Amino acid sequence: MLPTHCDTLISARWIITVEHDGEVLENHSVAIEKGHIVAILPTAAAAGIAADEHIDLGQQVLMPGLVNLHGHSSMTLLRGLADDKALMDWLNNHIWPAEGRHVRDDFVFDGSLLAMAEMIRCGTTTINDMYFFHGAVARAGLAAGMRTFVGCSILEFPTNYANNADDYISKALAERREYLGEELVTFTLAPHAPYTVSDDTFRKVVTLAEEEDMLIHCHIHETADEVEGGVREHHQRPLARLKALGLLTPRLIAAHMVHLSEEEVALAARHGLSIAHNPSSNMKLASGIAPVKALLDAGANVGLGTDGAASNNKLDMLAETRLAALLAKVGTGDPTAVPAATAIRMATLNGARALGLGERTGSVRVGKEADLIAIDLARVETAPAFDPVSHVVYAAGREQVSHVWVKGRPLLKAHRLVTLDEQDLLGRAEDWRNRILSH
Ligand SMILES: CSC[C@H]1O[C@@H](n2cnc3c(O)ncnc32)[C@H](O)[C@@H]1O
Ligand SMILES: [Zn+2]
Repeated sequence: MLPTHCDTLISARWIITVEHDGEVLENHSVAIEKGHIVAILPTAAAAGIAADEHIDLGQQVLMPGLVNLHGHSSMTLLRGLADDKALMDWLNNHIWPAEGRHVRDDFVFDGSLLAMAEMIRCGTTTINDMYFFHGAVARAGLAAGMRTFVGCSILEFPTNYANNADDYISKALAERREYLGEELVTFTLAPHAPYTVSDDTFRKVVTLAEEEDMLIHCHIHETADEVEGGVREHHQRPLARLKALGLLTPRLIAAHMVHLSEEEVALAARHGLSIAHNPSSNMKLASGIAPVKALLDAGANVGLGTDGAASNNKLDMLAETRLAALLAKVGTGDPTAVPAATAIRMATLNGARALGLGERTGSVRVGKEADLIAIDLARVETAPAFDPVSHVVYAAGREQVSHVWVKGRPLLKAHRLVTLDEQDLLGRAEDWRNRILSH
């Protein structure tokens, strides 16, 4: 039955629902009540619903919010400090020393706020983060109003945050306790990578994830060097080692997964893990081209991520969606690989599924929470619009994202940030520039 009243009614020329294999509804409206989608109906029939607020989007697309399945938000403050390097040179000689000089709670809070402003402006509603000083990431997520998955990094070596693996874990659990009641904040366990985490620690992570019902987020098979180094040190490829340690389950979000054999593609699908594909970061660090088409064909769940702003250097999920479609074609020599509708599904529903949100968000469906975005196609860059799915992936830019809602709450309205103050953020960024340069 149709509701007679709702909090917000949104009417749009097109709705990309990400349901029913690429469904696009024309001239439809979505009714939202208490953060949930309560009706989707032709706009001509929506006049019977009294709404506290009616937003007529005109020639715009309404679609699910984008899910950034792999990021290090506060690395915005290190953007542009070390470009054009391979991963281990970048980490060992540039990023880890810079993190050692600067990463504290206030760095992570300010950097995360800056990242969230950028992400909201490109239509991102959920971030799956992985960094240090988790309370700061959680506070930034709450201030921004984004769904925030706070990945608690675990490494064997000391950083400004913790001294050893046990210390990372106990600090993370203590910080997590403070946010257990927050609906939009979820803590995950984030062992950094097979080359920085021991067998013993991986075993502890698996046990803890089951006991506490937590997701695991880890960089895996990012470079050929990582795989070769793993074979030298452990006499098996990292993925085989992680399998033996019990990590390959649907709890695992494996970031990158660039260098995979056919057997490893099948293994990933069989064990139900999710993959966070980061096309820009993989290209910029020359890590390689992930076998995304093979993973999808095998039935694996593949979402998209930006990685950090120091290796991308944009937090632009629309750009990642376009690049995922293009790179799959280059990698396979097959122009039908990752068509536009698949790329949108990866950026939305697949990311939501990876995070255990597949029944709550990730598509426009009655009963789901209203994590939605609007993209304005009435621009010279995207006119005429024959197929909104094509335009969103191949032609639209992030500046065309006009509105963003998380659970029905507006975070971006007519291109303006609602929850965050742009001038304040620019001031914080300038302060950090001065501090970083003075070292
Ligand atoms: C444990 S998460 C934080 C840790 O990871 C570093 N990092 C950022 N991007 C990457 C990447 O692509 N591969 C491996 N490690 C990365 C970041 O600088 C932090 O130290
Ligand atoms: Zn990363």
